[in-house]
Parts: sequence; C-alpha cells; structure tokens
Amino acid sequence: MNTMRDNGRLKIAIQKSGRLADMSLKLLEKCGISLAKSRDQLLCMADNFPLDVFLVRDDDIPAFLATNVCQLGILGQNALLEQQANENGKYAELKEVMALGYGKCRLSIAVPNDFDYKDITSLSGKTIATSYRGLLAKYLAEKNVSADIVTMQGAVEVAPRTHLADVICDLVSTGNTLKSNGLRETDIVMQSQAVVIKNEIKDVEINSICEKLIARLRAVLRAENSRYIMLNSPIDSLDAIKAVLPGSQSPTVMPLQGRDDMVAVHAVCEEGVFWNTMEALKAKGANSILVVPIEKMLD
Ligand SMILES: Nc1ncnc2c1ncn2[C@@H]1O[C@H](COP(=O)(O)OP(=O)(O)OP(=O)(O)O)[C@@H](O)[C@H]1O
Ligand SMILES: O=P(O)(O)OC[C@H]1O[C@H](OP(=O)(O)OP(=O)(O)O)[C@H](O)[C@@H]1O
Ligand SMILES: [Mg+2]
Repeated sequence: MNTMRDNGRLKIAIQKSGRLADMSLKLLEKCGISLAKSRDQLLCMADNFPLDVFLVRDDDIPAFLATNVCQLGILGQNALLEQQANENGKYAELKEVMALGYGKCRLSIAVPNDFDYKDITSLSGKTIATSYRGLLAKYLAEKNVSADIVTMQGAVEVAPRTHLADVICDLVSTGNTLKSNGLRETDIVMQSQAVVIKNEIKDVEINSICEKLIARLRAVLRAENSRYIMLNSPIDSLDAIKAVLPGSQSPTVMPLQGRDDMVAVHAVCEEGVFWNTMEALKAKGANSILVVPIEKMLD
C-alpha cells in the first residue's frame, strides 16, 4: 500500500505559527518550491518538487523526525538541545545540518533589578523559572550551583513579580521583554538560531532528494550573504583594489572601450559589502561602483 509515510517523497517539519514559521516557509519558496498550501492544514505538498511539508508545533519537530514521519526539520537550536537534554538519548541521532541565520536569540538567566547578583553562585538555593529545564540544569551543574527549577510553559518573565521564582532563565533577543519586566540579564546559557536537522535516512531515493534540497538551501543562503560588485579601476591600482574586495576569489577584469588607463572589475563578494568597503575602494581610485544582490548561485 502506498501510504503517506512511504509515498517516495521527502518530508520536512516546520513550525506552523510563531517566530520561525514565516521565514521557514519563505526559505522553502526561495529554494524554488511551490506549496499548494493552506495555513490551517497540517500538510502542504509541493507541486514541483517531491517534498511534503508538515506544519507543526516546534516542540513536536524532534519527535516527527525520531519516528521517521519526517526526515528533515527546521527549529531553534535551543529547542533541539533542550529536548536532547531531557529525552535520555532518544533524539541523539538527530543531526544539525546547517544554521539558517534567522531566529537568533540567546537563552539567558535574568534577575530582578534589585537582586544582589555577584556571580552565578548568587543563585545557590534560589528558585529559577524556565521553559528550558534540561539546558538550565546542565548549565547549573557545570557551574556547581544548586538551585530549584520551576518549569513554566510561557510568560516566564512574570515569575519573579508573582513570587513564583526568584529569577528566570528565558530566551532573549532585543532584551525588551526583560527590561519591561524589571529584569536584567546576568548569564548567557547558550546562543541560538534556526537550524535544519536531519534524521538517519535509510532510503536511498529519499536521501538523494534530501541532498538536493540541502544543496538548494545552501545555495540560497550563500546567495543571500553575497553581493555582485562592479566598478571601474585604474589599471595601476588593480592589485590594491582586489585586496579590498571582501571575500572575492577571482574577479573578472575587462577592458573599457576608449580607455587604456582604466578597466572594469566584476566580482562576487561572499562577505558584507558595507559603505566603508565602498569608500575604501573609492580611496584607491575606483569609480562607478555598483553593488547588487544575487538571486541564485550554484557552483
Ligand atoms: N525573541 C526572539 N527572537 C528571535 N528568535 C526567537 C525569539 N524567541 C524565540 N525565538 C526562536 O524561535 C523559536 C520559536 O519561538 P516561538 O515563541 O514561536 O515558540 P513557541 O511559542 O514554542 O511556538 P509553538 O507554538 O510552535 O510551540 C524559539 O525556539 C527560538 O529558537
Ligand atoms: O528580548 P526580546 O526581543 O523581548 O524577546 C524575548 C521574548 O521573545 C520570546 O517570546 P515570544 O515573543 O516569542 O512569545 P511567547 O512568550 O509567547 O513565546 C521569549 O520567550 C521572550 O519572552
Ligand atoms: Mg513551542
């Protein structure tokens, strides 16, 4: 019987709604995958690539992979490591394939502004509220600090005000949530961002679809981080100008019609091209500097 499970298509689990949902869907779209989707559904099927997309709660993604319902997933490193810390080896075979550069945040300990904090030992004997019991317990054990952990599903930042806990351990990005709740960050337990995770794929065909998708994901990220730069350079300053081009391997150098003192230089720069880079190029004699985004890139 050709069930959903073995229909010869790769399956990926991504967050249905929340911080990572839109970016994860957009990323698949940038890989050229067109989804006949309805946001209310659990499942979207790509109509131009052998991929099915499961839209689920982020906490459920490791289980979808561990049971081989899906072979790939996108979630925060924090969520993966928390479940790996708690589930006693159950998710050990799930591997991080690549970091995606969005959903950047950190898991931090924060104390009320009037808390007398000197160092981590100030937390001995205190109560800490968190949704990340596994990661926090590991961190405290490494630091030899013994504290009580209260697990909360959300709204962790209100715990000190309601006297449920003395301090908290929660995700921080801008720091606004901490600030508006009278808390200050004292220790970073881990830095996190969205990652692609993969289980051990035994089916050769599914594995080759998976590799194709991963290659597209890498190409999209590479193109996003790269810029195409075009400029005119005095022939005499060519070496100095090449040295300033950020992360470019071998620029193309072309003659400029009617000029024997200047050439056109085109290069793919795999690092940020900032105003100060452009100013440095100009200072070396470059002019007509153009920096353009790259849509797709494949070696
Ligand atoms: N403030 C933030 N800035 C950037 N990334 C964040 C922030 N907060 C959380 N994240 C990242 O986004 C992930 C998902 O966060 P979100 O708040 O949507 O989770 P959730 O409420 O558990 O969602 P779900 O309903 O799927 O269970 C987190 O695990 C973390 O990796
Ligand atoms: O440092 P900040 O930029 O303020 O971000 C931190 C907040 O973001 C996350 O919650 P989110 O807003 O995703 O809502 P949730 O608590 O419902 O998950 C996290 O749990 C913090 O509360
Ligand atoms: Mg969740």
